[in-house]
Amino acid sequence: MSFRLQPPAPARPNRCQLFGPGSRPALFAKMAASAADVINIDLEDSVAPSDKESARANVIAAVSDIDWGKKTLSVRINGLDTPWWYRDVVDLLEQAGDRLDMIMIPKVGCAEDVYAVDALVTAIERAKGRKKPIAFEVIIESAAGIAHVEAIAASSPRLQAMSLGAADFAASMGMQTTGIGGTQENYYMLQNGAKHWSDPWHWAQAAIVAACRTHGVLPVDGPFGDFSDDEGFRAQALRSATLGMVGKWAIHPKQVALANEVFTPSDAAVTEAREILAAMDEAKARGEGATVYKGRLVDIASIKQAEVIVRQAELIAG
Ligand SMILES: CCC(=O)SCCNC(=O)CCNC(=O)[C@H](O)C(C)(C)COP(=O)(O)OP(=O)(O)OC[C@H]1O[C@@H](n2cnc3c(N)ncnc32)[C@H](O)[C@@H]1OP(=O)(O)O
Ligand SMILES: O=CC(=O)O
Ligand SMILES: [Mg+2]
Repeated sequence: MSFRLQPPAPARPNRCQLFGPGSRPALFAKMAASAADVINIDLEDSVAPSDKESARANVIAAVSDIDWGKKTLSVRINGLDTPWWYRDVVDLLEQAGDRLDMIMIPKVGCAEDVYAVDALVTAIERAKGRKKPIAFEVIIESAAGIAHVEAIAASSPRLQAMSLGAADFAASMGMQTTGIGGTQENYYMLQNGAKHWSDPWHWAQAAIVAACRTHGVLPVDGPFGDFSDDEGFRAQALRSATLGMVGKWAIHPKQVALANEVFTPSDAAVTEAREILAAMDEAKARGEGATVYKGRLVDIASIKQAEVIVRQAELIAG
């Protein structure tokens, strides 16, 4: 056990991040009216190269013009391998109002990528006297990103969240699929002639969760492309929640309720967690570190497990 305490992740709800292209301003008010905790307006891959400048202008206006309520408002800038990213940062920081909470940096491959954006953001904030520091979120969506995931998680005090981007990740890894997240037809084990499907995203998700939890960053599952497949989305999200992720992207409004449902602890789970805490209080009063709850062992580690669920429920309840 390290003597260093695990830092807490930012205490804000992040069950669903709803995306919409910066080139479709007609969607912005609908996004603001949604039940997503986080709004991500995109300047990157959902915006055609010919629309990059106009999308940027749309987004800058929308930051102040739209009532975003209590949502966390984030803009995904273009990647550091493009000619657009620096102008995204400069114009957003110089021209968008203080309502902007976060910048999402895509295709981060090493900690220095975050350092570069941090240096630029810090200089502009000082020059312009911006009062509210901009937070960062990053996407792990390349072989380099997953190879350097722990250093990236530690890269900046601005960093609040880290997502797995299944589409670009699959491309970068050379995976033989055009599916975005979820079950992959050819990824199965064979036993006595029966196929048992495995989860090809599992190891990357687990690496992201470990890096995030080490450095106090929120781990988030990225897109699920087939928005006609509610059960596929739910299954993917349930696996992510079980692994420790706090939320998932929605690339269509119909995915928002699904993500909120999965990443909100159920009443039954909260009740059980509170009962475990009560059972452990009674055990401690008897001078015991372990006891039996519903026929199973609970001990001091169970307190921490139960607290995860109760804390998450309290955070969401506000
Ligand atoms: C995969 C890798 C990534 O990087 S994912 C992140 C980047 N991608 C994105 O941001 C894409 C986000 N989604 C979209 O652009 C659209 O939802 C796509 C998938 C193109 C579908 O659009 P469309 O054909 O208009 O959908 P629809 O007719 O089923 O819409 C039904 C009603 O919902 C609205 N809607 C649509 N998308 C959004 C959205 N993102 N946010 C909020 N509202 C949305 C539509 O306008 C439509 O509304 P209404 O019922 O007509 O009032
Ligand atoms: O940006 C997201 C992805 O899946 O790629
Ligand atoms: Mg991507």
